[in-house]
Amino acid sequence: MNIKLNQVRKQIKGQDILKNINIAIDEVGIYAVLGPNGAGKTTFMHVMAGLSTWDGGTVEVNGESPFDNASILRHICFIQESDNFKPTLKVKDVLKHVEAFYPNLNRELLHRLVKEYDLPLNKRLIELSKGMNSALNMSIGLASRAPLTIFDEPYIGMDATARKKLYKEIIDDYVDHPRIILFSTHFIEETESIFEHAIFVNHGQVLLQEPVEELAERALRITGPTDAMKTIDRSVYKIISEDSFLSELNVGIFLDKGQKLELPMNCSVQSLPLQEFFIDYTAKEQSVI
Ligand SMILES: Nc1ncnc2c1ncn2[C@@H]1O[C@H](COP(=O)(O)OP(=O)(O)OP(=O)(O)O)[C@@H](O)[C@H]1O
Repeated sequence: MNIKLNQVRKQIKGQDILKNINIAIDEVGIYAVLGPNGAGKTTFMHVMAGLSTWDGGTVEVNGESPFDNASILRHICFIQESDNFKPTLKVKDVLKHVEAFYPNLNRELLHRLVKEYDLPLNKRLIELSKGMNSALNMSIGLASRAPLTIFDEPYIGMDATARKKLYKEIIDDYVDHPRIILFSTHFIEETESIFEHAIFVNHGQVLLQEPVEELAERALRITGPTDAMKTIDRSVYKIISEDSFLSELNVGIFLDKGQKLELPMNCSVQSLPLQEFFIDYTAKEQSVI
């Protein structure tokens, strides 16, 4: 599966919500879609999944527009926080529906997850707790094995144990059945280990799309005595954060591709965790826009 959005714009009620989105995804992987509240993540992923129109630019999934395109839509599973299915349906009816709809769906996996999450087949969705609804949605998303699977903050109400199980299930299933999985989350710290790629969205634009491994090499925290740290040439590096503690200075740096760091004497360097990098980078970009 490959996805290409070129100069995509979308207005809602006269407001520019997506502004020239450019992105190409043609590699299988688990992608984190990160952005502050209201950044445009859901809108961007709706457009990509053919669930919403756009006002300018092109959206292509396997070379075709996904909007209203039945043959493409069977290969895209979009799981959102709520309202995925009619609330009056029983769990067993939802299962039957998705089994018939998604050609790659693995029935055995679906029913195992439903059993392990203790979901009652004869209850209507409206009678399930928030966490149970989320567990059902996640089970469907995972078992769909759709070549493009999108989870948009899907774990509302799921407790820590259920979420931990979910992350493990995603990894285990992905290893044997690689596909493109987009996962939008505000729980970056606890999900960080499942991501291979990061996409940052803010103000209706894609700010960054990088493999997480590469970010670990380029997004760095340098720590050392203030005097030594002052020798860092600020015209050479992109500084994204700075704070001091006692006689030490911490500086967050985002190296350009291929750029080498000259580490001052007596200073140490480590990779910035994804969450910290996201917060610092987004704040920095915000101050520039
Ligand atoms: N139906 C709508 N009517 C008016 N404004 C809308 C509508 N849908 C989205 N928006 C606006 O579009 C912007 C982007 O919303 P979107 O839901 O895509 O953001 P998000 O990044 O998913 O946010 P969050 O992390 O809070 O879920 C917001 O400013 C939102 O108010």
